[in-house]
Amino acid sequence: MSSLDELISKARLLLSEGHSQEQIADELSLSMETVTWLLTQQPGAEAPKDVHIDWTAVSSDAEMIDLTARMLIHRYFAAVESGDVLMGSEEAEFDTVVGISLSGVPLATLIAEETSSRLAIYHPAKHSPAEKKMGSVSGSFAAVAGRSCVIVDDVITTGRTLHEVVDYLRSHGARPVAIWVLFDKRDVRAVEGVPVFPLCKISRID
Ligand SMILES: O=P(O)(O)OC[C@H]1O[C@H](OP(=O)(O)OP(=O)(O)O)[C@H](O)[C@@H]1O
Repeated sequence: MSSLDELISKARLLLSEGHSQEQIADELSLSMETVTWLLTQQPGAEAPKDVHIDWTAVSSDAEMIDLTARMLIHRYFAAVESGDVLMGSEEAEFDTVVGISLSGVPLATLIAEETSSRLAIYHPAKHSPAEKKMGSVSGSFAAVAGRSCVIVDDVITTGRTLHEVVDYLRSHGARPVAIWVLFDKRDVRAVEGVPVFPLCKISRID
């Protein structure tokens, strides 16, 4: 089965399980336009320009997630030390790692351990079961008020989640220092002034 066929099957399965197209887009880290295309497959309709990232070969192996966490740490400090980003060493300091649920959490946990930082977990509004959807920091982990935070996630698709987290942190008395992601599909340099440090930037050249 080709990876496109696999994606179509996954999208159909999620739809049959009652997920909305927006939820399917989130789950598969694809645009809504791509999900509509996958589900409808209109004859002759051109596929939208999008890419699907499957990093389960890494994310299903704790040792490889740990190696990836180390790469994110190395990437950040190398960029700061080389002056590639305009951040003073004090400005770049952080004491709390905020993992975005769910996929950012294993990485954030390992990064917090390796950098001797506190671990906070952010639940995005879109995952909230409440009618009035709101994001929140889990009360079972570190609080963020007064803290300098690095935000960790796996992928940027639209960037909406990161805007939400940055707004949340600022409105709750925290200082978002930097955003670390594995894959950036949008070439986002900064989110509301917070610099983004992707391991991989994904762009189309056609
Ligand atoms: O840039 P955006 O368009 O906001 O999308 C990126 C977000 O979407 C994915 O999470 P998802 O909601 O699929 O949850 P998961 O982490 O549980 O897979 C991903 O892990 C990011 O958090």
